Amino acid sequence: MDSVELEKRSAAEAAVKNHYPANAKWVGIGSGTTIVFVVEAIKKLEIDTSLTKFVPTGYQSKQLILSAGLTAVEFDSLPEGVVLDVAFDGADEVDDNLNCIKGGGACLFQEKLVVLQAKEFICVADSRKLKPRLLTAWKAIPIEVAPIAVYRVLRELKKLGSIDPTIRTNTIAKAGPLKTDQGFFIIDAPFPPLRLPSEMIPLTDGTRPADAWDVETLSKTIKEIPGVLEVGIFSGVTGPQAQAAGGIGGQKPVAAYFGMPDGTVVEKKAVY
Ligand SMILES: O=C(CO)[C@H](O)[C@H](O)COP(=O)(O)O
Repeated sequence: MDSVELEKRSAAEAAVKNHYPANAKWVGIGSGTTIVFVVEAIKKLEIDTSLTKFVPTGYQSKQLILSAGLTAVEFDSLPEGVVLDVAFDGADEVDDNLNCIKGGGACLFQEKLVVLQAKEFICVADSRKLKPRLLTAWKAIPIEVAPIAVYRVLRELKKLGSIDPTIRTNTIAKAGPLKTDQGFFIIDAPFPPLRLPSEMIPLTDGTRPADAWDVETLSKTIKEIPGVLEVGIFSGVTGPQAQAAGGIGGQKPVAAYFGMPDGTVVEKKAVY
C-alpha cells in the first residue's frame, strides 16, 4: 500500500476510534477513496452492527456499505425526525477553520444532505488535504448544476471572477459530460484562494475587493445562481452552534483527522 493510502487508513482508524458511538443507530457514510478505510475501521471494531443503519451519499457509498455486510438506508427513506448520530466523509481540501471543499468524486449534493442531517460530521483525509485556506492546492470548486442551465451558470461564474470554469467530463471511455447520481452536471470553477470571513477588509465604499472572496459569501452567492443544485463548499456554523440555530449539525466538520507521512494523525477540532 502506498504512503498516501496508509495516511488515509491511519486517519480513518483514529476518527472511528474517537467518534463511532457505542450504540450507533444511524451513521452517514460519505464517498471517495478515504471512506473505504472508515468502513474497514468500523468493521475492525468487531461490534454488533445489526441494529445500525448506514446512510449512503451516493451509488459508490451504498455499494461500499452493502459489500461490507452492513445495512444501507437511503436518505429519502429515513423516517421523519431521524437525526444521524454521526457522519464520516472525506474532503478535497480543509482550511484552518475546518471549511471544506468536497465534490472531487461528484457526490457533493447527497454528501451535504447527509452531513446536515447528522449531529456531527467527522472529516477523514490524508495530509495533502490539510491547507491553511481553501483553493490552495485544490484549484476549483465543484458545483452541481442542472444540465439545461449549465452554460448560463458558466457565464455567471465568470462574472463572479472564476477563471475558465469547465464542465467536468467522463474520465472513462464514454465521451461527454460526467453525470452525477442525480443526472446533473458538475462544473469545476477555479477561483483565487479563499479567505476566511474574518479576513475580509471591505473597500472604503464598503464593497468587496474584486479579486477576493471569503468562503461563506462565495458559497452563498454561487448557490443563488438559478440552475445550481449545490456548491462543494462546506462552511458555516457547526456542532452545538448549528443545532442551536435549528440546522442540526451544520455543513462543516466538528473534527477533522489527517494521516501524516510520518505515521501520526493530526486531529483538528472546530472552535465554537
Ligand atoms: O467529496 C468527495 C466526493 O464527492 C470526497 O469525499 C472527496 O473527493 C475526497 O475523496 P478521496 O477520499 O478519494 O480523496
